[in-house]
Amino acid sequence: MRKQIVAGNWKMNKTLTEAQSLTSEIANMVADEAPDNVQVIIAPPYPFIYAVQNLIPEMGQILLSGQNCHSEDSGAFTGEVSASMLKSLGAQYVILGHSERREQFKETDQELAKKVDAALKNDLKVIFCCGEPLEVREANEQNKYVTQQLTNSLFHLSEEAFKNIVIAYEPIWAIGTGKTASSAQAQEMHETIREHLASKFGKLAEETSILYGGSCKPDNAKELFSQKDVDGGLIGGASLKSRDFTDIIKSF
Ligand SMILES: O=C[C@H](O)COP(=O)(O)O
Repeated sequence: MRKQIVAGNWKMNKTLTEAQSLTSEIANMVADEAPDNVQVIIAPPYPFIYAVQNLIPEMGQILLSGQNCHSEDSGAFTGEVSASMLKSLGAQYVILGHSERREQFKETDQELAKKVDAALKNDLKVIFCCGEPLEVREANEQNKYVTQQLTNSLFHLSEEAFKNIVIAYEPIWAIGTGKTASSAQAQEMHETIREHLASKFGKLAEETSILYGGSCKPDNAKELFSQKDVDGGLIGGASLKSRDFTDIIKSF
């Protein structure tokens, strides 16, 4: 049985006090309302990870994630944060390859492969993002584009290492735009991703959680999560409101 996951990517939002309030609200709502079988992950900005970890119950239904990490453990990389630092702050996951990192910070598939290795070496699980821009979708090249991203950054892993990977499919044209992929478009791509992963990792692909991201909200989450190969969501904007985020978690 695949793990159902709802992860909130807070991106560069909130002050410390706001982050603490949001975490407390989410912790209370999840304790009272969330189905036990859903793994909840929150990814606050780096400086808040340590400060919010005490607000999360120890049972582990809510885990913490970084939004990125460097590929080296330490060194002269001003402004960067390593996987070992995230681990020492209490994070269990890290998001890698988000389209905002790929586009704005020019992260390449090859660099991401190194970041994946650094994360796994430091016992972090990886939420690995993939997804196509609008022009690729319009040219109907999305399957080739996304599977190539996966091949380039993940296919060097051993089966043992790959068990620690969660995939997030995020059509770039749907991120923060209010446009959502239809549930049929999401299912089609998730199935393509699973088949591609199976070509390298065999049966493990059936165990891999594949999340959808891109304007996922309380009013469309149920329809998206009901698709056979959609195992949850990577939520941006709606994860900044405890009510919306919890309602998404309750959508399975
Ligand atoms: O990491 C989350 C995704 O970029 C989706 O963001 P969004 O829900 O604001 O569209």
